[in-house]
Amino acid sequence: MSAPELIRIVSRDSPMALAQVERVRAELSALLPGVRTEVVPVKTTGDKWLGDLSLVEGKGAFTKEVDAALLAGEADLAVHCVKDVPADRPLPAGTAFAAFLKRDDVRDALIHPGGLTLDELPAGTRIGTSSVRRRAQLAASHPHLECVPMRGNANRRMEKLAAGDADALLLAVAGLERIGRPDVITEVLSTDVMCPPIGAGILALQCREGDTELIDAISPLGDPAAHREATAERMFLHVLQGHCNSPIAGYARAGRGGDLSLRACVFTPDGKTVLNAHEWAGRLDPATLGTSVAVALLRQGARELIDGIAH
Ligand SMILES: NCc1[nH]cc(CCC(=O)O)c1CC(=O)O
Repeated sequence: MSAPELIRIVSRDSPMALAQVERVRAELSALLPGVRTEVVPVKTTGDKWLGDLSLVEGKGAFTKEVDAALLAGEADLAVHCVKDVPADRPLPAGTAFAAFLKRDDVRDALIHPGGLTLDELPAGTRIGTSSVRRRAQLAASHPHLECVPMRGNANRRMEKLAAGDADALLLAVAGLERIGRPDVITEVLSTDVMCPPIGAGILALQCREGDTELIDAISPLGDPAAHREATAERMFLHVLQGHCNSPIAGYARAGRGGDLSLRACVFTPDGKTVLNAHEWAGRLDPATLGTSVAVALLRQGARELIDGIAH
């Protein structure tokens, strides 16, 4: 098999996204010594628009321009956070996932300049987050805290925190590690306290479907466990058909003995209703596990709950 000589990598241009690209470049040069890589940074709608994401079509806001560059032949490989790749629809026609990299930390972290933990925060503390998933879970577990809208990349959010726009932040541990700022974390929240989003901590490499030489060359970078987990989680979300204002969380994990489990939740925005299911795959393949957990939540009324939220 002839290895490609040059791989042009397209990604968002945020500090986190560019750090992700550096990880991919390092893994590529270890796998394919002598290969050259080039970075093609693009700005996405999600980076440019700092208002409500549902007003700019929401889903796909962080991936659309990256996929367009891949399809236009301006790059050969796209690096995406699986979390940002819409799961309710197929991947853009003509593209395919070539690998899911080994999963990073899936948990969210609290950043409180005073060093308090989530349980210690006084009533009225303003948590900067626009995530409907984080807001609903905080409303359920810590109703005395207040969420204030905050978007922008992680570095920008920390600037806003320093400027007093919020008293504390919730951000993904994986993202903070990627931008080299795990030092700001005051508490890592367990997945029981804050159930992660679909695809948390997994990077996906996406190629043009017909580029089989490149796909074959880079597929050894894929991690089998991350692939199974991402497949179960994304099928769960596909069957559930949420929208960008629906608080949905879900986390698949290969447990003892390798059996895959998927725990998933759907919330009302006020956190007063929480639907919850947790199943093990047993003999099921990952996609069927995802389907089964989605159906379990639909039986509990997830469709009515999701459709009842304005979007
Ligand atoms: N929406 C931005 C985004 N996309 C992926 C991550 C975290 C890293 C990951 O899960 O891969 C983040 C930042 C955050 O939520 O704090």
